[in-house]
Amino acid sequence: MQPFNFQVNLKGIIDLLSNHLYSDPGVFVRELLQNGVDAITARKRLGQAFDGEVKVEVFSSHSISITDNGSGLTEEEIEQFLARIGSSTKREEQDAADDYIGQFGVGLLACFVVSEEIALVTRSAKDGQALEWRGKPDGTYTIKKLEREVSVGTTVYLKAKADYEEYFEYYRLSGLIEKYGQYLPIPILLIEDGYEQTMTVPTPPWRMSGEEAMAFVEEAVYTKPLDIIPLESRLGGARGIAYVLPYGVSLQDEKRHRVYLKNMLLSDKMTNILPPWAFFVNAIINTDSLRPTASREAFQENELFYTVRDELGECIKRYLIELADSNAELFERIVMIHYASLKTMAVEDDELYALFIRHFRFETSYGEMKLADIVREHSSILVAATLDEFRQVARVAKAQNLMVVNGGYVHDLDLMRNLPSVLEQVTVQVLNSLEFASRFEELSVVEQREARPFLDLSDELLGGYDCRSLIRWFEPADIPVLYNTNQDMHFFRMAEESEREANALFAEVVRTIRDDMYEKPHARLCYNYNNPLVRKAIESGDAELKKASIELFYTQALLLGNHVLGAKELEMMNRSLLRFMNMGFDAPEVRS
Ligand SMILES: Nc1ncnc2c1ncn2[C@@H]1O[C@H](COP(=O)(O)OP(=O)(O)OP(=O)(O)O)[C@@H](O)[C@H]1O
Repeated sequence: MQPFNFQVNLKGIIDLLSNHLYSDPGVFVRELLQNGVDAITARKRLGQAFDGEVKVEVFSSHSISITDNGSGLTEEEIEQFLARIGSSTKREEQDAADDYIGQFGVGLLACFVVSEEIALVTRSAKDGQALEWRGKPDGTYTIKKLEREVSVGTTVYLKAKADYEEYFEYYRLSGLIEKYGQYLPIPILLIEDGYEQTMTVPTPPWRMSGEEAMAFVEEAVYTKPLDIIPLESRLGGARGIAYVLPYGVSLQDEKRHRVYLKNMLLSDKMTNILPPWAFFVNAIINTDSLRPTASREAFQENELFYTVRDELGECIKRYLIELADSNAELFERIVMIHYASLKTMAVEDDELYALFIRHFRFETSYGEMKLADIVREHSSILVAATLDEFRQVARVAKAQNLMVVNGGYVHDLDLMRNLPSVLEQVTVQVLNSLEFASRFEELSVVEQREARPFLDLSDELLGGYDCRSLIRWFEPADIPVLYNTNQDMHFFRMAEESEREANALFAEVVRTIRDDMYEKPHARLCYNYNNPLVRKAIESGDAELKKASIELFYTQALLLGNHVLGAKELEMMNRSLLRFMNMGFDAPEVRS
């Protein structure tokens, strides 16, 4: 069967490509510079000796011209490549594809965003005929032979549409040329009223020495980076610098790496050219062989892209490993400022874990400490899995000479649990907060017998709150009770409260979530036999007073642990407080 060709509505396609492919109207400058540079490459490939150059000239009445002394186009080439959307010389010459920046055959259409017509005058390096081509966004074009003298190369003329005149003004054009083309290997000149300015700079950042790059970054971002990391990939031909930021950055902050393809800016806000853990650096990278998307604002995320990304990540890793040896002071500063990023790296990579772990700081029952100092004094370490559990035990733990590390912050639990893999003499145990109080000193048989009725009363009063009572001797003496729970009590209590106050439907929703996600929490209330008030409560013969003190010990412990008090617990606290106030006012010395 004879296959048919799709019918194309040319106007629709041109509109689609020119107005919707690119995010910024200014990209026409990039596309024209790129065509000029590619044409110069093409002429050099013909074996002709000349100094390549691209000139952008600004005229009054918002018109510009872009002239290159590249290959130019023959009439046949105009018909084949210029007048045919999607055709590109740069794809035809297969072996040369790597030399050119363009490849899709749509770049010129970006000019239709800002101009109603593209006029192009050209003389091919292959034959002598000067030609003029004029194209319109409705898909029509004309070709005319010119009799006048024209040098080899091409000039494109554009006149601004009413809404885009500012793009054709000197200051705006110079900003766009600098943004996209300042590192191109061919001189780009900007001319107005005979005044000529060279827009290209001789050395791009990825060819600078460490000191040059440092000064360059400092001038560009107004802050001195901590250091410059050279980046290079074997595959994909990537080369660049990563500068270490001198301030901490949040994991959520979007990265903005500046990426060039064959020296032409591709994007100044690329997020993923480095691995996600590398958020303590910003990078400027040039690559030769990654493939751009058609809009030329990102790379195609193919296998090569991820290989390059891994290789660049490896450069950062190697740098840190060497730095630890060569400049311990700077290494230490980087770790201090960027611990969040480096902790993520260490969790994922054994080699880096071994390198960093001693330098990381953790919150401990002795205050914030560097791991090297923690293990110097403690070979047995307890890690609290949540911040809540850490807070429950921190103060008491210190008084018992117990080293408890807060594993509640991102990665800290994993980092601590891994510790014996690099420090064999250290044992690390995850804290079981319910069992924590049983580490304290037991009472003698006599003391236990004496405290028994008090504990029984406590169990009786608090049994309805899933709380069991015990008694031990521990430091510090000024803490009467220690309240420990094995669950996220905040959530559970809040859920119970909401359920009580909500309408039937919502209460059911809360109950389902709560029962599905959380096992009912248990708690332990450990009285401190070392505390004088607890002793008085045990020894008191007044049953009412005993009861009120248990209720107050319990509710106070909840408050101190930042737990939400239920309605019944609030009532309990009020009742016992009022009772003590009354007793105070009724005391003989107050009455008199
Ligand atoms: N200044 C120029 N000198 C010589 N040939 C040119 C010039 N500008 C455009 N051309 C020709 O026109 C073709 C189409 O150009 P266009 O900018 O649309 O696409 P491209 O550069 O090939 O690819 P891309 O869409 O990736 O930019 C080119 O392949 C080239 O053959």
